[in-house]
Amino acid sequence: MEKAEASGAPVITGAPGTFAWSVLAERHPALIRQVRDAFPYPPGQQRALDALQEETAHGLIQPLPPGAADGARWAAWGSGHIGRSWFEVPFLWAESYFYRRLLEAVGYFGPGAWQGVDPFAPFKRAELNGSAVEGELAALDEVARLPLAEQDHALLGAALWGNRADLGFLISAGDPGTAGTHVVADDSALFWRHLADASPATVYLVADNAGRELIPDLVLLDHLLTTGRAARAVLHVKPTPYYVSDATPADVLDCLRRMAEAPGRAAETATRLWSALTRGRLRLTAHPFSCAPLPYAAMPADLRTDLAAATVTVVKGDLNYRRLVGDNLWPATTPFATLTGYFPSPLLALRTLKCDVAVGLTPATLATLESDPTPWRTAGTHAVLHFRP
Ligand SMILES: O=P(O)(O)OC[C@H]1O[C@](O)(CO)[C@@H](O)[C@@H]1O
Repeated sequence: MEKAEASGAPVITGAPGTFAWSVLAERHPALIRQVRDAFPYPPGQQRALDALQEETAHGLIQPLPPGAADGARWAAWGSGHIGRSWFEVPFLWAESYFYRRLLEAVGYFGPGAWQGVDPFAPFKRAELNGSAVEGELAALDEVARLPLAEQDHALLGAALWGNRADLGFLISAGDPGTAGTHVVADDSALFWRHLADASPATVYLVADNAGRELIPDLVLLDHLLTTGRAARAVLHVKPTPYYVSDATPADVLDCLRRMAEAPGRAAETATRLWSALTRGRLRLTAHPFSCAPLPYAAMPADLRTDLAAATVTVVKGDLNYRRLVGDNLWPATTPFATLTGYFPSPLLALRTLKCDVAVGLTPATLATLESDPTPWRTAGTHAVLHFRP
């Protein structure tokens, strides 16, 4: 790890025992089994899932079938990787391509009856209907009674720590629950100052997971809109299911409905967000690049133009963070701003750490973390709020 880190080398899936290896060797097979058990898939889909299971464990990476609408794009992105072992390719590409192949196996892109059926929907639904969400929605009534600065702090914190609840991470790591949490870089004061100076702002939020993460994201956007810090907001989600629980437009609607069914503040928030959507004050969008196996530095011109209109873009989660800074083993003291200078708007990254990539730490913080036996890079117990003006 130390040697690779010094070089800023790309994360590769290879060596047994590394985090990237464990995702491919342990998390992906478990996920295929869970998806297979969650639906009465017909024999064709079952065979395709079994074949993917076998290929990821022992085989060579296969291309998408001829005729896949996005086949040419994935062939170009997979050039040099297709035909190799899953355990000798860049981690970001391998994970992203795995999810694309899983959607192919279950017939998500059709034609046929399973077209558009989200293979992760049962897991997302269970979470949305669970007691954790119920408690978190009820807590909004308490937050509403706090002074504004404390509401700001509580709601930004909820959006940050909501990122722990991604269902892919929970497959392999288990729920970190209320175990000790640590914010290891905190630029939130700079973010609030920037927003105050630029008000009324246009706030973009690039979402990560549905359910327990998306609800606090929606609540934060509502808070910025109702307190007048934001005049408009834009919510970017994924156009298709991805990385298990990543939010799609359907998940946004499910979250709004879940909030609307709850008593008190949660339902009021849902009503306001619904109205903001209908009036265009809140815009929901889903760009195909959100599901590309590429860093944000390679974003297409139309997305760059869109994001350039933001007063600030709030970028959520671990995968988005890897794509922001590049999925490389940078020295952890590399400044966040150095790696994200290309981004077309001011930027706030809210991320709980769930993989080896870490940047933007002070030498003192890094020394403290390295002296602790906790696997701070991957445990989901440590978080960063990085702001780049
Ligand atoms: O939902 P997030 O925060 O993007 O995390 C997605 C998962 O993908 C990874 O980035 C890599 O598997 C994990 O670290 C994380 O569990």
